[in-house]
Amino acid sequence: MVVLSVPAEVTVILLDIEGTTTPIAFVKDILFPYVKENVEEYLQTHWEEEECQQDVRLLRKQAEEDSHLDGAVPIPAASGNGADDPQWMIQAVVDNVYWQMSLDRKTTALKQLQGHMWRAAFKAGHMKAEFFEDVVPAVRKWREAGMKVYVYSSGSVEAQKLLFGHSTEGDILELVDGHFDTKIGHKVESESYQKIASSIGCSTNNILFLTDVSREASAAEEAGVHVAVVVRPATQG
Ligand SMILES: CSCCC(=O)C(=O)COP(=O)(O)O
Ligand SMILES: [Mg+2]
Repeated sequence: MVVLSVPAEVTVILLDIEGTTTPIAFVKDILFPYVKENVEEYLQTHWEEEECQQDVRLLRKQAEEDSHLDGAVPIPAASGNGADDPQWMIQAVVDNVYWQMSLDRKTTALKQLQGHMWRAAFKAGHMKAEFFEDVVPAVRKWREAGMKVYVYSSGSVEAQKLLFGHSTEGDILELVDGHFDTKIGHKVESESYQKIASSIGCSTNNILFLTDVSREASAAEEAGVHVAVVVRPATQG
């Protein structure tokens, strides 16, 4: 067990999820395969719904931005070239999602669709999020010491709330003061941490960010945030 020393000026703990609060294996072996196995059926079932169409629009916009990338999979505009055929469009979206997931991309568009897909599985009780056993005790201690606890993950805010609300530790959502995702900026960009600080209403040096990814730690540090790089046992990955 490692004792984390928290600098005196820190009033906010900012937590990454995958590899920090939650085993990478849960994300890679349960959450992501669920999306790959169910994305086509999900699109077939929900295609006519506004939320699904919003997800498709965001994925299409992302696909346009990605068009210069090697192997990028386009999503045609909703008219012309046979694209009005839903089956043709659904296949393009499925192929795009598979391509993005093969690269473990953290785009807002992909994360939004994934979150919407996980919602049904969590709410039906088919999935429970795993948390490392030290997470809940540590969060409780920080809160008892008067600190605020926020989450910053590439997973959408909606998905984060699903994980904390449906976990092996029960519903632990009330332990979190707020959530940030890539809508505020990417985790490897230092401005994201400045924006988080101003959204919380504190200085960057009042925040301690815990993450397993050194590029994220460097970006946070560049913004003046305190960082702790979390190392989890390889078996819990
Ligand atoms: C609600 S987190 C689901 C996992 C996920 O989609 C992800 O990309 C994890 O990213 P993190 O920034 O938590 O490492
Ligand atoms: Mg992580």
